[in-house]
Amino acid sequence: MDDAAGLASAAPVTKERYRDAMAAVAAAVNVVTTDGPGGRAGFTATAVCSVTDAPPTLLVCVKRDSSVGEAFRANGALCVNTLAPEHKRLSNLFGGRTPVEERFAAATWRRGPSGAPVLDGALAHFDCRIDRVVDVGTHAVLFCEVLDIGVGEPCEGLIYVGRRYDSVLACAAAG
Ligand SMILES: NC(=O)c1ccc[n+]([C@@H]2O[C@H](COP(=O)([O-])OP(=O)(O)OC[C@H]3O[C@@H](n4cnc5c(N)ncnc54)[C@H](O)[C@@H]3O)[C@@H](O)[C@H]2O)c1
Ligand SMILES: Cc1cc2c(cc1C)N(C[C@H](O)[C@H](O)[C@H](O)COP(=O)(O)O)c1[nH]c(=O)[nH]c(=O)c1N2
Repeated sequence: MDDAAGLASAAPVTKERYRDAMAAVAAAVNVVTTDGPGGRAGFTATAVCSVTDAPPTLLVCVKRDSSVGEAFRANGALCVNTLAPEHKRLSNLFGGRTPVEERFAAATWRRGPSGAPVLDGALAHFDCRIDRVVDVGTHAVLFCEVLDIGVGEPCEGLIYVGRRYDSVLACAAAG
């Protein structure tokens, strides 16, 4: 039966149905890092998206009640490290309840211009200044101006789809 607006009535969009549908959407896997006065922190994120290329801007969504959120706000800087298939274990470490030192001990890092850790061997990295934070429901959306970019050697990217990891060809054009 159609409602007054002419739209077919549908089952309510519950959190569970929303998550089930989102589970069907493939996403690149990133470890997002920060360092500075608020301390070193990092977490695994699939909620990362390019916003505009002028000025180069991306967004990252972070759960507001996560242990890491405050460090990002305090430091005002972050690096999005896009993972290759060999980083599956790293993704699980940064996505679980692992202490921060144990997360970082599992890989080699250097410091980007923003001060945030840059992952050796990442498919690509985007070093950023956090320009704006917008709270939406359970998450904070961090709008980030990209200060520095690196494109790595790996030609395959790590993706997360159907609640599991997979890999995809991802030879990025160096610029
Ligand atoms: N955006 C996010 O915060 C996000 C994204 C992916 C996974 N995760 C977390 O990783 C764990 C494993 O995830 P899963 O994919 O195996 O199973 P799941 O059923 O928890 O999630 C299915 C999909 O729903 C989306 N999603 C999950 N939690 C969300 C949240 N709090 N806010 C917005 N979107 C969300 C993601 O696209 C995810 O891949 C869960 O604890 C999940 O909360 C969080
Ligand atoms: C594949 C995958 C993808 C995501 C996540 C997990 C995994 C396994 N997590 C969850 C996030 O990484 C987790 O909560 C961190 O451990 C940070 O929180 P704590 O430090 O544990 O509180 C997550 N969290 C978030 O806020 N935004 C996101 O986009 C994602 N994406």
